[in-house]
Amino acid sequence: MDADADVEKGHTNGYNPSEGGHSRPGKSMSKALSKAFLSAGMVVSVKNVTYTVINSQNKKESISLLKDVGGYILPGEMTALMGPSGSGKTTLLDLLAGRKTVGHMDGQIAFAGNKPTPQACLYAPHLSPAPEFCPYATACYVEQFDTLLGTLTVEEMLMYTAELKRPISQSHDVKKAAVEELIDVLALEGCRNVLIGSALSKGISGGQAKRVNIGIALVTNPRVLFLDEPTSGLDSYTSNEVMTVVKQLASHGITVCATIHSPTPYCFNLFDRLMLLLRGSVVYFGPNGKLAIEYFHTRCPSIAGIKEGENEAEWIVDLTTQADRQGRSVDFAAAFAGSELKAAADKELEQLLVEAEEMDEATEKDMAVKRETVTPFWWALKTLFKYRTAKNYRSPDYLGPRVADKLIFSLIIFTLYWKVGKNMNPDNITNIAAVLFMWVCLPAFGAASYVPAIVLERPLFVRERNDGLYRVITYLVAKILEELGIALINSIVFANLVFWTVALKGSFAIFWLIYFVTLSTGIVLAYTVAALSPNMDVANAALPTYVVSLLFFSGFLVRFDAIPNYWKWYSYIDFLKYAWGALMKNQFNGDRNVQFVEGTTVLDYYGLAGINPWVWLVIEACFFITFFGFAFLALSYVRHVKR
Ligand SMILES: Nc1ncnc2c1ncn2[C@@H]1O[C@H](COP(=O)(O)OP(=O)(O)OP(=O)(O)O)[C@@H](O)[C@H]1O
Repeated sequence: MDADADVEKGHTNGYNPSEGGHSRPGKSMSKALSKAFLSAGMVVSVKNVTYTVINSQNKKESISLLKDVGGYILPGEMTALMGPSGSGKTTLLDLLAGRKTVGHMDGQIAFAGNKPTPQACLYAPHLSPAPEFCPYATACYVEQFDTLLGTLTVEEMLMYTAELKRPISQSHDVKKAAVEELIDVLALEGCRNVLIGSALSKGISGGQAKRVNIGIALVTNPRVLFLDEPTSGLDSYTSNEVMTVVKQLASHGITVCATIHSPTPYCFNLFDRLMLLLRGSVVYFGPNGKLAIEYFHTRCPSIAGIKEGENEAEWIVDLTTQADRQGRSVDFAAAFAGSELKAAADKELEQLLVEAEEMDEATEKDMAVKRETVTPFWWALKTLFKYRTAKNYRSPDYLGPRVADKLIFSLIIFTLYWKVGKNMNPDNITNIAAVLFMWVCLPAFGAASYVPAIVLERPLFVRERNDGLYRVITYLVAKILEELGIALINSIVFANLVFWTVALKGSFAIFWLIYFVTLSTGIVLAYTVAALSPNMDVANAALPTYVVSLLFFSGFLVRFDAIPNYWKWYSYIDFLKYAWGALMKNQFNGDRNVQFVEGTTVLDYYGLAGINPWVWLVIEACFFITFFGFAFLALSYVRHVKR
């Protein structure tokens, strides 16, 4: 449903385009927020913040992206972070939200006068007993790019987040009521049952996606809301609509801070306070509106004044950009540093820091939280299954690549090697050994189909981790169990298809289990490679390279005895060697260990006479555990998203 349809239904959130571009929307808001969203905001203060990183153009030197930044964000107000592109807006917002993963910060950032722990800032605290709708989270961050689950509907996405971000002590009905209210407040009623979709399958519109993102942040009723470019990619009508909702939240007491690029005049006028950055320095911090325009008129007489009807936001950004191009950014920063406005702001900041030291009990609790997530492991696992696995299992896009390759190769094997296992003549032994070899190679190669599940989902995973929805181990266990469920059914069906039609010998249980364990090892191997690779290109190159290297040392292409001593170690850590070896022993054990070449039996020839297939099955299972551990470590510690 588009914005027009929302309007038809009366979901305008108070934004009325006929009011013109410059009106302040406060009085025009028709939809009042219920108590559920009446969260008391908190003061966010920034004192002498300098942020330094290693210069990406010259690794030997460091560069300051923010210089001596100071200011405050007040509850009940909407503060804009503005400035030309590259001026440091997102950097400052990331620092405020505790989302910087690199660099060094000097100075002080405080929430209600206190230095936040990362958990206090980003993860929801658990208040017990849980009030009807309490401030579970201190601060929430709405990212510029939408990181939503395309397979869920709008309502499911909000409910999924509510189940993971709100305490389990809270009943389903309470969570549902909160989601209902969000749908109402954010004017999402018309698209509540529409799939979110993805770049390839169109779902909700950009404006609706932005509102869902805001909804996700609001699910826990945060006290501070950070938004990075909340209007980017939206048309002016939708921008105004989205920002009106945000303004409404601020009017009810939440602390709101947003970076904003080219706001419409209407949006710009919604902001109460403005911080303007230029090359990492503050060139204006104070009330938005007339005072800001006057400041620049008096400080920069050489710059053409604002014309009647000109977009104020554009005028301010243009004049600072122009000043920067003329090499005058330092002068602008110095002018502000020496201004009365700055002196007043500093005084106010000191006052706020002193006042805020006396924290109320609720704030103290919020800030003291040490836990990473609100819900326990089992609950998060259950929720991931309920919303994500259930959808995936019904999706042809998900199931197709996981079933099709196994089906195709099984059909090829059973038609190509029909009843081959019956013929134990020496000249047929290689055919049997080859079919067993292919049987273990294919699931290893098929692992490639599991890579996108990690690489393409990375932005969502990072956002959900930052939001404290689950732990890495929960995510990994959920994903692997989801894959193993399909692998189990696949392995039973296709092992039966191949074993009996090819007329293989020995234990079917070993034949099937080896296939299942190889398939499972391939999955965790793919997850490890995906978690280590920065993108799909690297993962697509790395995985086949590794798997092909395993083929050489599996014992079929080159017998173990013939492998040079300096390469034998690799054979020991080749899980395909154990898989194929166990299948060979299973096939040719006992009186089936017929004469082969050079006067030896098959198993002697391949050096497999003395092995126990069950033991090798267990060894192969150890590779599954090892790769699982690697995948966990890689997902936990390898950061491809650096901020
Ligand atoms: N490691 C680094 N080395 C050198 N410069 C860096 C490094 N990291 C970031 N920068 C620079 O820091 C500046 C601030 O980036 P930031 O994303 O905060 O800007 P912004 O004001 O949000 O820009 P935009 O409006 O375009 O999003 C940019 O000019 C960027 O190129």
